[in-house]
Amino acid sequence: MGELWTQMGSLMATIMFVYAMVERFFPAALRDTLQIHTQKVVNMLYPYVQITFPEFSGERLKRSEAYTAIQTYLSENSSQLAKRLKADVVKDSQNPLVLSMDDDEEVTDEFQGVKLWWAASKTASNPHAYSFSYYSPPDGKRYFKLTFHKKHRDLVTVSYIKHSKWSHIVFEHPATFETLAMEQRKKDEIINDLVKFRNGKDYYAKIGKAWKRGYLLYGPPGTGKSTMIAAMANFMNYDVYDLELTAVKDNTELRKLLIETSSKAIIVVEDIDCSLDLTGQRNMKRERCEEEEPKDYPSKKDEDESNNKSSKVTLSGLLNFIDGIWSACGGERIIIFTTNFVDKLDPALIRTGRMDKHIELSYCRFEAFKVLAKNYLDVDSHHLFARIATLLEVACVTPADVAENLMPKCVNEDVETCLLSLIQALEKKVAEELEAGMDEEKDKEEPTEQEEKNNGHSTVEDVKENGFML
Ligand SMILES: Nc1ncnc2c1ncn2[C@@H]1O[C@H](COP(=O)(O)OP(=O)(O)OP(=O)(O)O)[C@@H](O)[C@H]1O
Ligand SMILES: [Mg+2]
Repeated sequence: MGELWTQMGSLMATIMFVYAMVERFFPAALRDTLQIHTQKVVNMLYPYVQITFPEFSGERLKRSEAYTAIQTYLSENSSQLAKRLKADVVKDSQNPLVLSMDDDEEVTDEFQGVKLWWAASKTASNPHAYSFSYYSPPDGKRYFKLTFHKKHRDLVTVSYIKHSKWSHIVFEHPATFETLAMEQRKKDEIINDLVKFRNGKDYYAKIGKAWKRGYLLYGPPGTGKSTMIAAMANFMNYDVYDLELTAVKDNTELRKLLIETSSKAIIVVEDIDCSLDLTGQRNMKRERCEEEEPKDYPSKKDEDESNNKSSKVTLSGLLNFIDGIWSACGGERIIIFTTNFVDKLDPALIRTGRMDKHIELSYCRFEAFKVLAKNYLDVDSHHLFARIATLLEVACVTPADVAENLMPKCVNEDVETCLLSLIQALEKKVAEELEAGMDEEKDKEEPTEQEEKNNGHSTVEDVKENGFML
């Protein structure tokens, strides 16, 4: 009997051991295989596509920008449709209570007749998972899930994800204030202005003004307006929002877009005079802008035409955008307008307080040339500089023109050859200007025609006289 019990005992132990081994290894492996095959079958039969946007992503588990953008986008829809909402208090905001979808809530959205489902969810909590993470809360990972029929995959991934919100690309323009061809005095003035703005939170609060600053950059094409915006953005390290007004449907859409900007934002409207009917003279302006454009750019013109037809952003809408309460919603906002025709803008748009600082970008003078020579040829001085300095006193050439001539055309082109090619171009330009001046003398009876020809571009005299405007 005793022997039987011993055998039973060892049999039981063996069974327990085998069971433990099976339990430990096989079920997991089997479950995985089973899961993979089940998923395959489901994928074949399930006609929907799901995209997940986790709140925290990347190696350092930073808060995902896509998640934030979706949250903002859905907060409008969801606060009307979802039954369970979550209220968040946003510090420094005019409207401190923000409603968003609660976890496990689902809302339906429609885009171009296609139905889509958004769900806010959370993975099961794991109290230990993030105990060392600064970024993520310990109560599970939140995410949004977008579900739609697979036949609409292209529409959703190409158009819907982008619609009514900013498309996001990494800003990688290499321009800095150091490489910007401009007088050092002007550069320092702009840098100081930016620094004062960046550190001015308390000051703006004290004087009761929204923390924002408007810059108007004006000057002929190729003088570095866009380059300066890039330098400003790199210096401030803010997000840059390039606002193409002609593509914005109306003032409401403009407002929506601005609400979606981040709290450290540079909002850029390039060629403001060509964008919209801001003064009630759209046709006149647009004709002029079109004249400026080379004849071989029909596509841009056509595009503007069709966009303009549908765009109903008005001057007052734009002024509201500058002054509006959105800009006071806790954050530093810089608004930059650029134009080639500053005189033609509506005074209401550029009055002090809206566009706080007017910066003229003008033709290339010797100091600016030296920056370009350093950038392009890595030289600080050269015996040909004296000749170039004299020519730049009289020639109306933009930094873009100078840069083009300084760029070596082939690998074995040396500094001297590049500088000589610039001198040649400058001499040609001066000769042309002299010739044009003589023609002007002849046509003195028709001064208005010449004014039209200049069309807001500074002449050599203008630039010398006005220089940098505050
Ligand atoms: N001040 C500058 N400093 C350095 N590079 C410049 C400067 N101005 C122009 N450039 C060079 O010329 C090119 C054109 O300049 P940019 O696009 O900034 O001109 P813009 O004033 O914005 O012209 P547009 O009015 O046509 O938009 C730039 O890519 C840059 O290489
Ligand atoms: Mg530009």
